[in-house]
Parts: sequence; C-alpha cells; structure tokens
Amino acid sequence: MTELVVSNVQKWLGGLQILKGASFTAQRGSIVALLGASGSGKTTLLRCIAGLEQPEIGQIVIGGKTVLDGEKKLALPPEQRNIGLVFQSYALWPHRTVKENVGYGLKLRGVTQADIEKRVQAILERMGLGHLSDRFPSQLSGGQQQRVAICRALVYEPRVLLLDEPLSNLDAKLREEARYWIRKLILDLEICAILVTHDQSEALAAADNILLLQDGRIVQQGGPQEIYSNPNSFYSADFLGANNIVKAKVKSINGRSAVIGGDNWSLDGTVRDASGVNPSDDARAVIRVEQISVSDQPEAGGLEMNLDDSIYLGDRWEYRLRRGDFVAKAHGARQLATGTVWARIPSESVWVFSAGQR
Ligand SMILES: Nc1ncnc2c1ncn2[C@@H]1O[C@H](COP(=O)(O)OP(=O)(O)OP(=O)(O)O)[C@@H](O)[C@H]1O
Repeated sequence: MTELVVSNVQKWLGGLQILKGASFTAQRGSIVALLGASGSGKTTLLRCIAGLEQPEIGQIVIGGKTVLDGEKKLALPPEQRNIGLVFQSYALWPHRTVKENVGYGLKLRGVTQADIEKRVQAILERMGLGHLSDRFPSQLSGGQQQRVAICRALVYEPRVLLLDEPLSNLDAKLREEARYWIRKLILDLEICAILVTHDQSEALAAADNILLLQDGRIVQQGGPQEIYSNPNSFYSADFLGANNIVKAKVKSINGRSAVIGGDNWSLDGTVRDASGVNPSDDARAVIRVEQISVSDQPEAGGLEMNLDDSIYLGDRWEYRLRRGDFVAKAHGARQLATGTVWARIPSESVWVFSAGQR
C-alpha cells in the first residue's frame, strides 16, 4: 500500500532552485533511501516531506491525506502530517529523562498521563531500553541515545518515519548493526521509512528502493541490486561501488560494443551512455574493482599488465596494475610478485561513457 506520494516537488532557497521536480512513491513496510553527493538536495527533500520547508511547486500525500499542494498554497505543519522525525544529532533534551524525552510530544498533544506512560513504556521495551527509562541522555551510550531518538519518533505511531543520516554518529560496528535492526523494525511495524544517507553501503544494505539525487533531481531509482549493477549514467556508476575510472579514446563502435584504448593498450567495453559515443571521442570507462581478476600465469584473453605492488588489506590483497596510461586496482586472495600479470576484464563490465557526461 502506498503511504507517501511525492509529485514534482520544486524548492528554491536563497534565490537558487535546490529541488528541480522530485517525484517518487513509497510503500508501507519498505525503506526508501535518498542517496547522493553532498549538496544534491537529500536533506531539503526530506525537510519538504516533514513540513520543515515549504516547496513552491508540487504535491505531497501522506497516508492518503494531501499535506502539501503548491498550487493551492496548502502546507500542513509537521505535527499534522503523521510523520516521525529522527535527526543526525538525535536532538534529545539533556535535562529530561529517557521516558520524558519520548513522552513529551504526546503531552503537548494532550494525551492523558496514563496513556503516555503506557505508550512510552511499550516502545522503550520494544527497543530494549525499558530498564533505562529514568536515565538522562548523558548517562547513555551513543547507540542508546540513537534508539531513544527513534522511540521518540515512533511513539506517535507515524505512517512515515523520516531519518536524516541517523547512523552517522555511530562507530563502524554499531552502524552495521543499526542498519540491520532499523530495517527489521520498519518491516515489523509495517510503516514506511525515508532514509537520507550519503553512505552507499548503508543505502544498499538497508533500503528496498534507492533514489539517487544529483543537483536537485532524482537521476535514477531502483532496488539496490538494480542500481548497483545497471547504472544509467556516469554519475550513478561512479557513485556506487569501488571503481576504476579510466580515461580513454573510443577506437571503434559496433552497436553497444566499443573498443577503447590509450597509450599501448585497448579494451573491449559496453556503451552505457544513453546519448551514445562515437569513434575517436574522448571517453571515460567505469570498471568495478571486483570485476578485474588477476593471474600471474598467462591467460587467453587476459590483458598483460605490470603489477606495481600488492598491498595487504587483511581480508584480501589489493593489486596496483599499470599498462601505459591505464592504471587500475583489483583484489585477490593472495600476494602476487611484482612484474608481469594478466588481467581479465569482461567487456560487459567495462562501462563506457562520453567524457563530457556529468
Ligand atoms: N537555507 C538555504 N539557503 C540557501 N541554500 C541552501 C539552504 N539550505 C540548503 N541550501 C543549498 O541547497 C543545496 C542542497 O542542500 P541539502 O542540505 O539538501 O543537500 P544534501 O544532499 O542533504 O547534502 P549533505 O549530504 O551535505 O547534507 C546545497 O547546495 C545547499 O548549499
């Protein structure tokens, strides 16, 4: 069931158009990640959904209720939108206990004390915080504070939970755990969550659907696997994954197959630029690091390269490869001696874009 509909949202700030027509829908029991480079408009879009910014153009419908209509000059305040909000900083009140932090908004809305206590205790128990209800935020770890912030948003029983970089203040281990339990929580509660993040692994692991933003536009949307393996632009290809970016000349084109090359090397690739590329164009190829396999034995179809160095990364080795002006990284399970090696790079993994595409 569709919980959130965002249609053609456009927003100007300080005389600049920050959002240039964002449209998407989000379903109950799913997580949508807003992913994109710094300044691409993720937070502004989230704030528009929350009612903290008023877009000049567009419509937003939450749970079947229109909360924004630019044309009709309708803009409901945040408290009438049936949303929960969690900020990066958690924004807990330092002089209120955990249960006061979680229940305060209900008190402002005139909910009876008995009902507040029941609802607050229920959500704290659910998040494993029941025993901490009388503590102050300063007496909690970062991870516990983050859970309290999420409890405070969930206690309203919102239809849509809006999360602005909620994991960025946690250390790497806690962050990985939090991705997992936040996802489970949203699915269990059967609500819908919008997650702003600049961290691709967070979006890939937690979201059902990823919206990739660039300069105030949603330039690609899809499931994590789709967006990772089927990018529609250089920006999308480059934004996700660990990549080799290769500058080259287009030597020949045959349909979507291309031969690219440079100083003393050439590679078969696949054109992924929607506008196409032409022979002798300047091109950029994106090759995911995991798509290159390296052998110290001659391999049919392998590109002979020089291994400049093998670097130990703990769980694997990183190879630094070079041939003329083609420089690349690859991974493997064991250390290889420097010198001549053979790199196998499938042509469907050499994604060719025009050098001019942004
Ligand atoms: N109040 C404002 N006045 C003018 N420009 C603003 C204002 N708020 C944000 N911007 C600009 O809007 C653009 C989008 O900002 P936004 O915070 O939405 O991006 P973001 O994708 O969330 O970035 P980040 O990942 O760095 O938080 C930026 O260029 C920013 O400078």
